Amino acid sequence: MIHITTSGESHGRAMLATITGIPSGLEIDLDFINHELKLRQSGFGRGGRMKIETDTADILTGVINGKTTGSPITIAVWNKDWDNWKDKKTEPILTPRPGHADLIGMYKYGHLDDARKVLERASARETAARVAAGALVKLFLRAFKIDMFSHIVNWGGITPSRQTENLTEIREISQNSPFRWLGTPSDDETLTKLIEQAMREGFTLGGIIETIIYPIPPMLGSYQTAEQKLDAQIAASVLSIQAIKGIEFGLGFAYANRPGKDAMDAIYYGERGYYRQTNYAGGIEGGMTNGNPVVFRSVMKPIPTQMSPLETVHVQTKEKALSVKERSDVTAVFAASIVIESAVAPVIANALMERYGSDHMERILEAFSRDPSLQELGYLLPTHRH
Ligand SMILES: Cc1cc2nc3c(=O)[nH]c(=O)nc-3n(C[C@H](O)[C@H](O)[C@H](O)COP(=O)(O)O)c2cc1C
Ligand SMILES: C=C(O[C@@H]1CC(C(=O)O)=C[C@@H](OP(=O)(O)O)[C@H]1O)C(=O)O
Repeated sequence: MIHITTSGESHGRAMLATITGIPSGLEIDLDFINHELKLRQSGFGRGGRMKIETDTADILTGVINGKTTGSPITIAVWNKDWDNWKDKKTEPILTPRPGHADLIGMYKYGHLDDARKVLERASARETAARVAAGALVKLFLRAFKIDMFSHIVNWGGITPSRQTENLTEIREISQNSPFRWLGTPSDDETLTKLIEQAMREGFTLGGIIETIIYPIPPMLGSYQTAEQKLDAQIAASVLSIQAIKGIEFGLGFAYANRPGKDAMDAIYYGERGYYRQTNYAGGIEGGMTNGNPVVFRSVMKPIPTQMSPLETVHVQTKEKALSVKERSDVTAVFAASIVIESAVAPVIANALMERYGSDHMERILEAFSRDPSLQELGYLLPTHRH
């Protein structure tokens, strides 16, 4: 079972990820991992820090001659900003930011002298390590032709005016659109103006990201126990990301507006096995993938640090105060879309290994290619898929 632990402080030496449970024999494509790290730094609206860092993965353990050995893997993403911070005398932060971990973190860990000790770890800089690890797990998924891509369906309240059900098009915009959305040039301009206004006036923006996992084999996850339910596991991984506040699968909250007859995916059988004509369920029924694309949407709240500060309290004097102004992103919805994929990748990989084994790539691939139910359930085996 893959397990990822990250460590590191935002302005410390490095963000680290330790990954256990990756099978042996997985070929490491470092360019792919570094490309994912670059994407995580992208998107209009990021703050000054992104101009300092050029995140790359330094794989310290667990990989020999470009392949995993089955041993724990450690990846370091070195913080360039460390050079600027290591001898820096910083002012203590005593006016906690609403929406960040500052206030409760100060009390919980006894850091009433300075919220900096809280924010150093609460910071979403942590997601650099998570994305490095998640990209490595995506390489595992790629060996089974499982693909994952995201696009933004609401950014700061603006929804792109184009719509499509075409997965090839969505996959393509997720790779090439500078806003990772289906927006027209006019939508791009409206959003650019909004983000520029936010930068000028000191407010921040959130958004909604739709993630699609397809192709994905059926029968991943289980209805047997709460822990095995795949939708629950995906939700937990997504909600563990800084500033992500909600997730919905398939029709999601729109289920409430429909009678059951218009909310289930009727079952058919044809030459290629079972199939559906709709995907209201978002590809998961009874905690298991049903072979349809897994589709879920995650909402990101606006970034809590505001350049037009919010009302707060000075923790020592208990006087009214304004929240601290820290260098910060104005919006990071694009970056969050990459983080979401990284957080979910291990969930899918673990469900796959639960069914097909977990020690060695060749054996897992062999067990996978011999699974007779896959075809009957309408899933095309990787060699026949194109
Ligand atoms: C990619 C990414 C970048 C973020 N950048 C910032 C930032 O620059 N400033 C900030 O205050 N919060 C930022 N956040 C959000 C905070 O880290 C988060 O709101 C905070 O840790 C409190 O956690 P919560 O919102 O999950 O309750 C970012 C989140 C993500 C996913
Ligand atoms: C450093 C990253 O994000 C950071 C997330 C973050 C926060 O509070 O979450 C605060 C900012 O940190 P800094 O004070 O160094 O500018 C962001 O830049 C990153 O994504 O790599």
